[in-house]
Amino acid sequence: MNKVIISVKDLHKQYGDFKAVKGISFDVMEGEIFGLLGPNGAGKSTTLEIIETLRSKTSGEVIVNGLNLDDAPNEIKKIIGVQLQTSGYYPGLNLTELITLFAGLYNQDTDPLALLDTVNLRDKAKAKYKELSGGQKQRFSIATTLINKPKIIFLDEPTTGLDPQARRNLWDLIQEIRSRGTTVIITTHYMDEAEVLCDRVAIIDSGKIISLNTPDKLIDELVASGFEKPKEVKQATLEDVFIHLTGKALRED
Ligand SMILES: Nc1ncnc2c1ncn2[C@@H]1O[C@H](COP(=O)(O)OP(=O)(O)OP(=O)(O)O)[C@@H](O)[C@H]1O
Repeated sequence: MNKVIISVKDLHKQYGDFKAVKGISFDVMEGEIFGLLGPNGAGKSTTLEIIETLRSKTSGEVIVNGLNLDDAPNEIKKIIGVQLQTSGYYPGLNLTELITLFAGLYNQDTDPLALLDTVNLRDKAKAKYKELSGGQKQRFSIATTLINKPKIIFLDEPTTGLDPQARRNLWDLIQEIRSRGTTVIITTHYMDEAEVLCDRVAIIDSGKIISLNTPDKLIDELVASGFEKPKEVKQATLEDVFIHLTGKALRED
């Protein structure tokens, strides 16, 4: 994991007079799960969408797998997979038909059932997207990002609104995708999720990166600065109780 696959240098984005991204620089290494964290409006989606070639930048340099965004946006599109926050799919088609449709658009020879297997949705092959639960919808939309066998996938808040079982199930899926060599960039508001999943995180606030490191190092730095939790940490959380009582298995089926 030592080759830089995404390099962002001094990225700026201005909407009219408003500066949403103010000189962001970071590298993502091949094969890592990299997290962009930050409060609402910090500039995470803007940054991601610029790298995804979906939004123009005001200035700065973005290189993806050796390709400069200014020169080769269409080449970049071919090697990335993008999960959008709200996905719309043709309502009348079932999952197999949707995958066949996307595969045709990407000019890929894809086995829909094998792909549905990777996201644990084979038994929903004949179901329509609107008939899926929240977790199943997220898994399906991640499956669609994999159709063009991308080197990098971008996941924008993939577990928002899911129950604890579905979130953990999605964490396993994301780790599995990474273990096959795919680089993953993820935004999330859940710090427990970032701590479990991400090799490194960048914390963005008001359009600037204010910290970037592994979750462990960031925690160590805070502790070394004299930070102490106001009360004793409990041995378990309410979420641990919930999972202990209801199990890890998905409940959505
Ligand atoms: N098309 C646009 N025109 C004007 N301002 C915009 C536009 N898109 C985003 N912004 C502003 O830029 C800032 C950054 O937005 P962005 O969506 O990148 O934040 P974010 O960190 O992804 O937030 P969230 O966590 O809420 O998704 C916000 O203040 C937002 O209102």
